[in-house]
Amino acid sequence: MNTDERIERVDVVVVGLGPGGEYLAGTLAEAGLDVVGVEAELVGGECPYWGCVPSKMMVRAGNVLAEAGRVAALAGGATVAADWGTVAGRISGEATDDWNDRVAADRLTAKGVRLVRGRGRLRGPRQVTVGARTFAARRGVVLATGTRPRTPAVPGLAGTPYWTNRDAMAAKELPASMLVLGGGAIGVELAQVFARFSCAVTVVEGQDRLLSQEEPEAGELAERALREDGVTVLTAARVRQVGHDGAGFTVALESGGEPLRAERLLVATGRYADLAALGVDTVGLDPAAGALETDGRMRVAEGLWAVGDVTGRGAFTHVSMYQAEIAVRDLLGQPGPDADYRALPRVTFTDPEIGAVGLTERRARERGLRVRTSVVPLSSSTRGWLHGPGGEGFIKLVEDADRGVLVGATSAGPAGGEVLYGLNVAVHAEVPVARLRHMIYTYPTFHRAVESALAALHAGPDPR
Ligand SMILES: Cc1cc2nc3c(=O)[nH]c(=O)nc-3n(C[C@H](O)[C@H](O)[C@H](O)COP(=O)(O)OP(=O)(O)OC[C@H]3O[C@@H](n4cnc5c(N)ncnc54)[C@H](O)[C@@H]3O)c2cc1C
Ligand SMILES: NC(=O)c1ccc[n+]([C@@H]2O[C@H](COP(=O)([O-])OP(=O)(O)OC[C@H]3O[C@@H](n4cnc5c(N)ncnc54)[C@H](O)[C@@H]3O)[C@@H](O)[C@H]2O)c1
Repeated sequence: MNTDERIERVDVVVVGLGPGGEYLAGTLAEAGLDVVGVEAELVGGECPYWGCVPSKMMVRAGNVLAEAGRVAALAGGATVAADWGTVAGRISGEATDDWNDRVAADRLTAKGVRLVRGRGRLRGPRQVTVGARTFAARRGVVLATGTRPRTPAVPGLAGTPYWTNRDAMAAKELPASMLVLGGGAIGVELAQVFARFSCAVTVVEGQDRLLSQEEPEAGELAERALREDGVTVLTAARVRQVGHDGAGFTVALESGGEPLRAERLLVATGRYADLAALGVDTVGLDPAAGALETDGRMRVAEGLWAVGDVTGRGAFTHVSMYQAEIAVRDLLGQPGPDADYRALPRVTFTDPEIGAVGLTERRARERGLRVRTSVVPLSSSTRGWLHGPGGEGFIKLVEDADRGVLVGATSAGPAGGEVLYGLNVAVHAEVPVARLRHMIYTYPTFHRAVESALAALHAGPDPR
């Protein structure tokens, strides 16, 4: 048989069916294209099975416990018996269908997508192999393959039964003690939840603060909140050696002292895209690059698009979906704006929540902007004060003083992620600060603190 005869011709091949790929494949199929969707694991990807959804179910459970703990100060008394089994049951039953993607797969194929189970790999321009099958895509190939946990090169770590986010999300029981390597989004969210369920947690972060990509005030607040929940936080801490003796882990730090000990070790030190496994070299791209660089329409090369974590523009479900929408338009030849990341929002779902959009003060200065900033605590607002325990937070604004618009903001507090919305609009639409200052802000909301922060912007020192 001629090799060419085995090639299956389609309009589009989507490799990876996480939030971005699933949306994109389904939308293109509904538009009438012949679409093959390739998935190596579960249709839906990391977010619904091992990421956002189960972790936010955990966060919700931890927050309820914390609120119950605040009853004494506000409303009398409450007796609570925390039970991880309830959380684990909700995750396996309601969220993940016991890590079964039948419903998601059926939903996708009902839209007309041909689902091919297996690991896809590029085989030159517009071609993808999956096992023994080869697909040739007339319009092109979309890579939406996400990322995997990055394991740091710490002596002794490889070969130990350390946890990644996947083990944590599937945990039917919590260990009595846990070391968390990495104080980024995963590390702080899970450390707080586990501590609230009586696990003795220590976070080991290499940088000098938690959430090091965000404003320093955000890291300081996260650290205070974690400590209040009983978490031990070690920053600027370098791990020299990891050991496991069958029963538990030891972690020796470069700074010396007794090794840290715990039943479990969670590695949450960032993620990477495995471009070599995708065969990007067959289309002339560098497999060692950390991410696939795209243009504003999500094109990587002729006949090749990429969306989601693999593009390195922010590992968030909303970025993946946003990019997927743009790629859909481009593949269908429809007009619309290019990708614009100026107002990229993100929320770390600790209690208090830490929302941020656009540039931090440091990044704005690195870009050479003349910057004006202000920070106001939520406690200075009526709502922050009357909320009482659990009401800590702040608003920080970063203004491009020459243009008189916000280029970044942080909103931390009990509803920090929701308050962020208004700031997101302001940064995205470049609403002049002068107009924002003369808006009416509802009393007594948390977001009224934005009004105070705007007033403080111009009361402070001259921009520099
Ligand atoms: C613990 C945790 C909590 C998170 N919380 C949040 C949150 O609250 N909010 C938020 O916005 N984001 C959150 N994220 C990030 C979010 O999960 C990701 O940004 C999102 O899932 C990325 O979507 P994606 O479309 O890039 O693909 P992914 O969800 O990464 O899925 C990619 C898919 O491609 C498949 N695949 C990979 N290679 C191949 C191949 N060669 N062939 C076939 N299939 C392949 C994989 O099996 C996977 O199903 C969290 C992540 C984690 C780990
Ligand atoms: N709420 C959310 O939106 C949410 C929640 C969880 C995860 N996520 C996404 O998932 C991605 C991955 O999360 P993550 O927490 O693994 O990564 P991250 O990049 O957010 O944080 C990793 C942290 O580990 C630290 N680190 C790296 N190597 C280390 C070492 N050897 N020792 C000690 N510390 C070390 C880094 O300094 C960093 O603070 C995030 O970037 C985020 O985009 C989002």
